Amino acid sequence: MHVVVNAAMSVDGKLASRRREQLAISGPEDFDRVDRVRAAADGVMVGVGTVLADDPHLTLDVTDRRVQRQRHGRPGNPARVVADSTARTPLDARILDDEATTYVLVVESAPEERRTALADAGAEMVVAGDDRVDLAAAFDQLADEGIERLMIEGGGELIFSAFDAGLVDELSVFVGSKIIGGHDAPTLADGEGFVEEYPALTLDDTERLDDGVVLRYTVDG
Ligand SMILES: NC(=O)C1=CN([C@@H]2O[C@H](COP(=O)(O)OP(=O)(O)OC[C@H]3O[C@@H](n4cnc5c(N)ncnc54)[C@H](O)[C@@H]3O)[C@@H](O)[C@H]2O)C=CC1
Ligand SMILES: Nc1nc(O)c(N)c(N[C@@H]2O[C@H](COP(=O)(O)O)[C@@H](O)[C@H]2O)n1
Repeated sequence: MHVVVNAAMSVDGKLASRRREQLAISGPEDFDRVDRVRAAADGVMVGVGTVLADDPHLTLDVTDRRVQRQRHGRPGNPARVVADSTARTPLDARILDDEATTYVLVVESAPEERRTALADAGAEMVVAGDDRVDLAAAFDQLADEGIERLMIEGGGELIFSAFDAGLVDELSVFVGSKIIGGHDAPTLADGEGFVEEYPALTLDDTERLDDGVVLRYTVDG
């Protein structure tokens, strides 16, 4: 599976404020670009922290011709994927509507009644891991379902884990002209953080959009 991380951060590396509310760091040009990155993917993934904070929909503007071109004739939306160890996704979350298939990744010990409720709400349940979702094992199962290209949008806990597991092939980050600040504001890569060994990136391209810049990297082998 080919994994692309795309997110927007402030100049000081924050994905949102300490209140973790939906915050437009991207402008209209970058949101259009994000739609095209989604359209090129078979699946669009977030962590449950993002579902709880933002209630995202993770679908496409299918009226946009450039989005249609990226779909290469594949109808509809890419699948939606949420890393949700203990099945906390609310049953009225927008990602559970019928506009795309939604995979909820949980661990073995996730409460049975929550798993059943999410399955009844239309989610495809994927079980991988004991404590937190084992991303490598879950991605193998998603690949069996035809997801060959996965876009991860965030948040910082999930992005860190994906890098930590060595699963990321590409990173695009929009740097908006804002300072958000705060020890408790989520950053591009949270989790435990790396020590001694750090993922190496090669900067492939930069593009000025809105009031910011998109940085595109390949993750070195
Ligand atoms: N500016 C941007 O581009 C974006 C910003 N955000 C922001 O990020 C914030 C949410 O980020 P976080 O709190 O870091 O939550 P997150 O969205 O990264 O979800 C983390 C949660 O996912 C679950 N999880 C299951 N398996 C996991 C694994 N292997 N690794 C990591 N997590 C796993 C855990 O319950 C964990 O607490 C929100 O404020 C949201 O607005 C989110 C996406 C994009
Ligand atoms: N790329 C990007 N730029 C921003 O400025 C953002 N605030 C976000 N947030 C993420 O976008 C997703 C919302 O999806 P829908 O529009 O509801 O489909 C979700 O992942 C947010 O956290 N992204």
